[in-house]
Amino acid sequence: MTAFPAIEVVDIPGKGKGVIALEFIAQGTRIIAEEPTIKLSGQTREDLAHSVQTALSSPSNLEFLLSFPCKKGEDPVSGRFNHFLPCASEDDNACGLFATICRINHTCCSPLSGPNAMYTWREDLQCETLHALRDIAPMEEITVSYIACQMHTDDPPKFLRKNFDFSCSCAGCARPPDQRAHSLAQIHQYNLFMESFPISAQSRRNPTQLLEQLQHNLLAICEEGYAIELSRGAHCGFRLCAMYGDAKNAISWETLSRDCDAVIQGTDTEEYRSSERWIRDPSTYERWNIYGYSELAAPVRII
Ligand SMILES: C[S@@+](CC[C@H](N)C(=O)[O-])C[C@H]1O[C@@H](n2cnc3c(N)ncnc32)[C@H](O)[C@@H]1O
Repeated sequence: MTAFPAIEVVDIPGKGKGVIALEFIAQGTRIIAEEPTIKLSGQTREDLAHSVQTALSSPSNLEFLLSFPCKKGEDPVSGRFNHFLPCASEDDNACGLFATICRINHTCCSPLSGPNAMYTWREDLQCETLHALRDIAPMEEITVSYIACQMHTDDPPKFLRKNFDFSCSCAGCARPPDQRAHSLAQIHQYNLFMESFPISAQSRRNPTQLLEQLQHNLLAICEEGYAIELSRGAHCGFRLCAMYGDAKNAISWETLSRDCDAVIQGTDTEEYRSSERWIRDPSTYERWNIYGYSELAAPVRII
């Protein structure tokens, strides 16, 4: 069994509790894989309410929940539900409160600052995993972003006050409002582009131009601090090149996607295995060469 690096839950001035690294952690390391201490689930409101009642009938669970900060003026139980993380595939409302992972504080993704870790629910392992996005020094605080790129539709200071009841003091939030508005517009544009990508790819209108737009949007989103989007974004480049039978460039795009995915999720995922297969032989992609051969382009240096 792999040993995880040493980390500790400690008091962090101005943030309540938080998590620090006790040793050097290299980029891409799995820092922890954790099962929820409290898991709530239910397809309906009634089922969910019943699940809450059952879980909190255990004094240790109740004590654990009450050890988290409560939103000002809210009910002592539901005012702490914002700390639960989704922990099931899309069709389920399940969420969990994790002993260590839910103690991790937030840093915004921005051009000036960013979190050093990211968590992901692994349905196959029934665990939340946490990976180092970059090297982490001993005694450095481990942080994640509570705002996924697709959820980044509001100015972060406003979002964090509303949903998590704190004023973020990261370098990104300290920027003047016009700079934050510019970032918001860039992120909005990227999200729109990614939403429309499948339709745009099917339209078969000028794939070279579509790939250039993808490249442009990926550069912009990396500048906004969301380099983790390369996993999803570079895979779009692969799909487009593969649909036009361009093996060389398809492999370049998928290699970028795979390498980013390995950092944020590890190499033991189905996504990683599929990437490896496509890199070995892009013609195994189900939509390989459906539009006939056209030479497209490789990603230019993004990070
Ligand atoms: C998931 S919990 C993290 C653990 C929490 N600090 C604790 O004491 O248990 C989220 C809460 O931590 C605090 N928090 C997280 N990130 C913060 C930050 N960057 N600055 C100040 N408070 C933060 C806020 O109270 C937020 O609602």
